[in-house]
Order: sequence, then structure tokens, then C-alpha cells
Amino acid sequence: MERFDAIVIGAGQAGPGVAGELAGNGRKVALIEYEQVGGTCLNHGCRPTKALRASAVAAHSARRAADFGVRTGEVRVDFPAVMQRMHTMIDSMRSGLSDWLDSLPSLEVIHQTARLISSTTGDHRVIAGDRELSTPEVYLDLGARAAVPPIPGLDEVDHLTEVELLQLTELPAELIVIGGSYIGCEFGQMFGRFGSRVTIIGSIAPREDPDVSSAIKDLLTGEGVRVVEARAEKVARDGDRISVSCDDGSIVTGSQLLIAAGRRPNIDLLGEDHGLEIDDRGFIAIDSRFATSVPGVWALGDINGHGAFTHTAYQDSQILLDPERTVDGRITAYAMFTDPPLGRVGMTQAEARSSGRRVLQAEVPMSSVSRAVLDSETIGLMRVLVDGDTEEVLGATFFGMHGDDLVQQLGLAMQAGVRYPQLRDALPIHPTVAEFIPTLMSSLTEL
Ligand SMILES: Cc1cc2nc3c(=O)[nH]c(=O)nc-3n(C[C@H](O)[C@H](O)[C@H](O)COP(=O)(O)OP(=O)(O)OC[C@H]3O[C@@H](n4cnc5c(N)ncnc54)[C@H](O)[C@@H]3O)c2cc1C
Ligand SMILES: NC(=O)c1ccc[n+]([C@@H]2O[C@H](COP(=O)([O-])OP(=O)(O)OC[C@H]3O[C@@H](n4cnc5c(N)ncnc54)[C@H](O)[C@@H]3O)[C@@H](O)[C@H]2O)c1
Repeated sequence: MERFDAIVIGAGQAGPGVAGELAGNGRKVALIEYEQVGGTCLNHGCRPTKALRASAVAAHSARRAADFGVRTGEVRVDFPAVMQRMHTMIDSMRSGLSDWLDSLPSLEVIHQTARLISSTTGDHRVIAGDRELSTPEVYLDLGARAAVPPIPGLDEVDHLTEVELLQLTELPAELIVIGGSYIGCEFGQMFGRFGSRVTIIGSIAPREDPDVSSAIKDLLTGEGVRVVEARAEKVARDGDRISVSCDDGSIVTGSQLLIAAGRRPNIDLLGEDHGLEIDDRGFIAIDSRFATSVPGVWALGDINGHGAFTHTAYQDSQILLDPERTVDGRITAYAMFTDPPLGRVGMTQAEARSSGRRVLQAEVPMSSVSRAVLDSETIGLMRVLVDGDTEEVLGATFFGMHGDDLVQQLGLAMQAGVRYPQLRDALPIHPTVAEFIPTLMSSLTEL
């Protein structure tokens, strides 16, 4: 049995920072990762997809160049070059992280799947390959993987998750995507721009207000992506083609199938003896400082159900390392990186309506935002929701150019407790999209 002062399991978005900090304090620390360091975000999530998105945006801009009075020749997407650009960036980022971890003298990175055998009386045991480790402190950063739904026939048909899709070297001719949420919409739009014929099966952005979901659907269909708003019920192979039968009677056929139907936390990989309490949504139950039901074990990132994003996982590690902070009261902002993107923070209209508050709202279509008109980027809308009595900002939906960045102005205001009259009276820069934030705050009406 080898003893460590602390063991971190999972080198995703929270694990490396925690391991680095603990090791920096001179403690003997093990960081156990069964895949490559960097977790989902770096290896097959946020970063590779946003590198590909940049190529998809470039292709789209080139095709629209004539609208701006710029003549180009035929626009062709060199898919292997697009993928190579992405892999080069990701490899370099992964090497940077790996080199940093290797440079920490009291940290050992162990490339194994870790099993946890927790104890309520003494040190916890961690099995990593043929090594048996013991420690008083375990930090879990296990992340999640694609959930493959039990659709009849699916197990007999070759299908892709984001992991395999990001390893393709040839562009799929016809890509079927099951699931129309973040992963489905982001990949669906970009592969459509690369030249695949894409069909998305499922509700588009179902967590958003219906008019926002509908605007995102219009964006996708306007670019030639087919959307079948139904549930996939059966999958079959017919020669070299895949067919998916849906509950509205439609049958979608294609050459490749991507599953983007949600994620499942990687808790099962810890084995049967972890002893951790699991909540009713299937996440590891934690308190406001990430302590689990087992003393000496903490759970960070996607596995604790307090966020499903890189920024929430990373912030978990920052909060953990600062004894003054808790996760309570976190304002979670997020984006869906379609082009243009959807930026969101706080309540939707539906949540505001059912909150029991007196809600005021204002919105403007992007076609009325002068900067968007000047840039010929008039798809989308900006919407804000505030409490008419307390003057708190309740939420914002910015679907349109720069929406991913702009919505954070409202997120910061909410986190800082700024009241809407202060935003209304701020001086904005012209011509920017953000100049409409004061305008919105001065044109609020009852929801
Ligand atoms: C296609 C895609 C696009 C995304 N885009 C975005 C985006 O644009 N913005 C955003 O904020 N989020 C995005 N996400 C979500 C984001 O990637 C995750 O929320 C984030 O990576 C979660 O971080 P984490 O640290 O909780 O887990 P992860 O990053 O998944 O890291 C967990 C690590 O633990 C390891 N592990 C698990 N169990 C064990 C074990 N028993 N032993 C050893 N190692 C183990 C895993 O191999 C993994 O490396 C995207 C996700 C996907 C799939
Ligand atoms: N921009 C971002 O921040 C970003 C991007 C990608 C992924 N992510 C993260 O990854 C997570 C997973 O994203 P996701 O899009 O896979 O999952 P999701 O849980 O957001 O959505 C899955 C969708 O698949 C649908 N679905 C399931 N079975 C289906 C069937 N048989 N037929 C049709 N539709 C079906 C569900 O109804 C749901 O709408 C997100 O929670 C998010 O945290 C974030």
C-alpha cells in the first residue's frame, strides 16, 4: 500500500488545479486519469468543437462574401485540413497541461482507471491498475460521457458519439444527429457548413423559451439543415445506409449517425465500494463546499449536478481552494455556440412567469440593432427580465452576434447585485450590440 496525502481522480477541468495547488503546498499527491489529461473539454468537448466552429464560420463568411461586395471563387471546405488545424491546437494545449503537471515535484500522474474503496474510520483506498494507494483525502473530478439511449436496433448499428466524430478524416455525406440540444445543434450546423447533408432528430434547444427555440430552428433550417422534431424510436442498417424511424412516422436515412442525446456521469467507473450517496438525479450528493456523504471525499464538476459546463467545473475547484467561498448563489451563464450564438443567464420567460414575482421584460430583434445591421448579422433577439419591485435583474437571453460574450455583462450585474436602473443609466459605446442594454432597461413593460 502506497500512502499519499491526497488523491485526485480525473484530470478534467477541476482536478489539475486542485492537484497542482495541493502539490504546490509540498504535499504528496497522486492525480489519476485513465484517458488523456484535459478531460472532455480539451479532448472531445468545448475546445475541439470551437476550433471546428471557427472553420465553419470562415466557410460561411466566404460564401456570403458577395453580400459585402467581396468577390471570391468557389468556396470548398478541405475537411482533412479543418480537422488537422483542430488537432494541432488541441495537441499543443494538452502538451502544455501535461508538461505543467509533470513539472510539479510532489505530484505523480498515474494513467489508470481508479476504483475507490472508501472508509468511514480510516484512510480511503484507491486501486489504480496493479497499485493500491491509501489517503485521507480524495477529490473526484470524474466528468461525464455520452449517454446512448436504449433505442431498439442502435446496438447493432455503428454509431458515433462526439469522441469518434472528432476523429473522422472524411466528411460524412449524410449525417443524422439524434438530439437537438447543445451538442446536436453545434455539430449539426458546423457539419452542414462543411458540406454534409445533416438531419437533426429531436426538439431544438428544448430548455429555452419556445420563440427562442423556434428562432434557432429557423437558423438551422435556413442553412439547409433538416430538422425532424420527433423522438427516434428505432434504428436499422440497410446496406451501407442507416435509417432511423421516428415517433411521428418519419424515417430519416443517412450515411453516419451521431448520438447527442445527453450525458451520464462517470460514477460507475469508481466501482461498487465507493460508498457515496447519489442524489435522485443520479449525481454525487454534495454540500455547498463539495463535501460528499463520505468524510474526506469531495466531488467537483459535472458529477455533482451543480453545473454541466467547463466554467462551472473550473469554478468548483476555485471555490474548493478558498475556504471563504461556497457554491451557493452561483449565477450560471452559458452559451450554445451556434453561429450566431445563444447566450443565456438566469431565468427564461417561463421561469419568470412561474416565479410569483412582478416581472418586467424588454426585447429587441437583432434587425433593430444598428451594429447588427451594419454587419449584416440580423438573426436573433435580445431579451432581458427584471423584478419590477426589487429592481433585480432576473435573466437575459441574447441570441445573436456576440451573444455568448454580451450576456456575461448581465451575468456580472446579477452576481454583483446591480439593480436595473444602474444599467439603464450607464453610458454605452456606439455602435456596439451592448449599447442596447441601457436601451432595453429603459423600455421595460409588464411580462
Ligand atoms: C461536444 C461537447 C462540447 C462541449 N462544449 C462546451 C462548451 O463550449 N462550453 C462548456 O462550458 N462546456 C462544454 N461542454 C461540456 C464540458 O466539456 C464539460 O462540462 C466539462 O468538461 C466538465 O468538466 P469535468 O472536470 O467535470 O469533467 P471532464 O472534463 O469530463 O473530466 C473528467 C476526467 O475524469 C476522468 N475519469 C473519470 N473517471 C475516472 C476514473 N475512475 N479514473 C480515472 N480517471 C477518470 C475522465 O477520463 C476525464 O478525463 C461540451 C461537452 C461536449 C461533449
Ligand atoms: N456550449 C456548451 O456549453 C456545450 C456544448 C455541448 C455540450 N455541452 C454540455 O454537454 C451536455 C450534453 O449536451 P447534449 O446536447 O448531448 O445533451 P442534452 O442533455 O442537453 O440534450 C439531449 C437531447 O437529446 C434528446 N433526446 C434523447 N433521446 C432522444 C431520442 N430518442 N430522439 C430524439 N431526441 C432525443 C433529449 O430530449 C434532449 O433534448 C450539456 O448538458 C452541456 O452541459 C455544453
